[in-house]
Amino acid sequence: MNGYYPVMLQLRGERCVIVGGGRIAERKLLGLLEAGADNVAIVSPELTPRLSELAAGGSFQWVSRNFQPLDVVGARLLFAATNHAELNRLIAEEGRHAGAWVNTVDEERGRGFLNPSVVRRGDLLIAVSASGASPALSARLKRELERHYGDDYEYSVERLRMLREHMKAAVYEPGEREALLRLAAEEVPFQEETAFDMTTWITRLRAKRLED
Ligand SMILES: C[C@@]1(CC(=O)O)C2=NC(=C\c3[nH]c(c(CCC(=O)O)c3CC(=O)O)Cc3[nH]c(c(CC(=O)O)c3CCC(=O)O)/C=C3\N/C(=C\2)[C@@H](CCC(=O)O)[C@]3(C)CC(=O)O)/[C@H]1CCC(=O)O
Ligand SMILES: NC(=O)c1ccc[n+]([C@@H]2O[C@H](COP(=O)([O-])OP(=O)(O)OC[C@H]3O[C@@H](n4cnc5c(N)ncnc54)[C@H](O)[C@@H]3O)[C@@H](O)[C@H]2O)c1
Repeated sequence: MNGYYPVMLQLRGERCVIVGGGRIAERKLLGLLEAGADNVAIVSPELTPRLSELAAGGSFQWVSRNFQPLDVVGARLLFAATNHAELNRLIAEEGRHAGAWVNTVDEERGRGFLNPSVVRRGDLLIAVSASGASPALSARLKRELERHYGDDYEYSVERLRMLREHMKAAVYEPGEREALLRLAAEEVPFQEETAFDMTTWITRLRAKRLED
């Protein structure tokens, strides 16, 4: 047992605080924005050029000074991402007391959460983690997965969702819907130019089911 539990969090409206404005803070911020986080603050006297640009564009709130304990108030996710290990430990401690989930960028075994490497293809999200044993391996496996699961998966998953919604609204004999949806998942990936008519697709899946 590696001691970690994976979840998918919805961050819209949730307060996320990053302490530190360097290279690692930038990576964490970009990950949050990609996930739709819209209530992010960065506490740091300095920012990378990219973070400065994003701050100017209103992507997050910049608290332009050194960390103060009050910064953790109301945070659901907190990132201790400065370049001072002792300070990161203190930030993490403050965060835990305030009830936040804490990520400490220089200490994998602290209580809290880790960030996995992520491949996004629309609604498909593939996350890889080595639980802190080797972030380099996670990043390598991500690159391999990116090559294997190309952009056609975004389109494919969109189609699978449409099929599923369509089938949920219609009446099927017990077990049939599940069986057809499993068969449809086997057909992925679809070429983007493939035109789908739900009725034709379902007829084809039914025929396939009978063959199996
Ligand atoms: C996956 C990814 C996600 C992200 O950051 O968003 C991520 N690190 C990434 C890359 C990366 N990080 C490091 C290298 C250099 C090679 C190496 O060390 O292996 C590379 C490789 C590279 O840059 O290619 C150095 C490093 N990382 C940590 C420490 C501190 C320590 O271990 O104590 C040190 C040493 C610092 C030092 O020496 O000073 C700690 C953590 N890094 C984690 C996540 C968590 C564990 C996740 C897991 O094991 O899967 C954890 C525990 C906490 C956290 O940060 O959440 C992101 C991939 C981005 C992508 O997808 O491309
Ligand atoms: N998790 C990972 O994947 C990973 C990878 C490499 C390094 N690291 C670790 O992450 C740490 C940060 O790396 P970096 O490259 O972003 O460093 P960096 O030097 O680029 O940035 C550090 C940031 O912390 C800010 N800071 C310093 N004191 C502060 C304070 N009192 N209050 C608020 N902000 C303060 C600085 O202004 C700067 O913006 C490294 O020291 C290293 O231990 C983690």
